[in-house]
Amino acid sequence: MTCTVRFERFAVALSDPLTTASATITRREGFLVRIETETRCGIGEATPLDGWTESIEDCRAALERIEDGWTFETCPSSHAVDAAFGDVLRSAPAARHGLTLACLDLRAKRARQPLYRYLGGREHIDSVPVNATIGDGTVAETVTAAENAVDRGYSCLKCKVGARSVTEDVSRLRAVRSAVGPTVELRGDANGAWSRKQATTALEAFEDAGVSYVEQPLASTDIEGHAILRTETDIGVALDETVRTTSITRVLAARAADVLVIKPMVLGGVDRAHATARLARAVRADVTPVVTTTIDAAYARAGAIHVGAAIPNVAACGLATGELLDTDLACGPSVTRGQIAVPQTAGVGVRGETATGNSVGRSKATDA
Ligand SMILES: O=C(O)CCC(=O)c1ccccc1C(=O)O
Ligand SMILES: [Mg+2]
Repeated sequence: MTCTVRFERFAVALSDPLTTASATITRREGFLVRIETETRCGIGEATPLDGWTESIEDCRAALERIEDGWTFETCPSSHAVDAAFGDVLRSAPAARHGLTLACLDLRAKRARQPLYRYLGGREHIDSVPVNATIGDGTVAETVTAAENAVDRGYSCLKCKVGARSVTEDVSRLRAVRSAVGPTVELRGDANGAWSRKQATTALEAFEDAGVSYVEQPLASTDIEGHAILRTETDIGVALDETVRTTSITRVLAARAADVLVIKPMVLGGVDRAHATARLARAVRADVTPVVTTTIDAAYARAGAIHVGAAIPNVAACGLATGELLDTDLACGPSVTRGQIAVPQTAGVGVRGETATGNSVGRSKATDA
């Protein structure tokens, strides 16, 4: 038996920059990871994001070390990958994500199951509910984006906040609420921008705009602050950045979150993302897992959709990020009436060609 691993660099562009309180994202670069046996090919995607994962250079270095040290004769399990390359992958979550997604794609194909079933999803799931992702902007820009999303069928909107003053953010969300009516779910994401005092002011004012929860109002390390904030208003607190650096058990024990944001690319793989969501549900039934991407290309988005599909009755997830891209590696699952389709073919279920027209992984492409 032979089994090989290869990777190729890619870049995709956003159609409009996505501005948050912590960054503006204009393009995404990463690596497609391809694992091949005599009979099958598995594809994964490693798309690092500054501030969230290792750098693109460190991701490449990790993947190169794995390519050099690869001695598997059959496609390894994620456990075997960790046993062989744990030291390389510990500080390279995006590389681990790409590599283990390729392994899982291949293994799920071999088992003739869509990935979410292979991960342990018990029942057939056609689609997962999703939120539209709305970046920072003026009141008028935010309202236009919100109205467009509702026109396209979304019933849950997540607006980036924290990039301008609390007063302006309050005006933005109030204006969105009056534009979209009472039934649309509104979420905010401050990406850690606020002080405790600003967060209290913001959440109190968001109450009459009917905001359901705010992601990461405070700095990622301020677990106690989030726990206090939860008791001050009826608005939920979601932790995202905190989940990157703090063990889930600690977050749960501190009662610091109503919602946990699960990003497979940041947690180091769909297997870990799924395990994290399951653990959260098992320990605290009242904590809601929400799966999101880091604005990834089609393979990692599909991987994240499978994680969402493997969680029973999952809440609306931040998986509708394909529409933020101008170019992509393949045609990803589509969104209809606020639901994203779950691929049902064996494996990750993305078929197609790279944006450059090369058959995915056919050759080790030169750098973008
Ligand atoms: O959750 C979503 O709607 C999309 C994902 C998203 O907002 C995001 C994308 C890249 C980096 C960080 C974040 C975030 O949730 O903070
Ligand atoms: Mg967030």
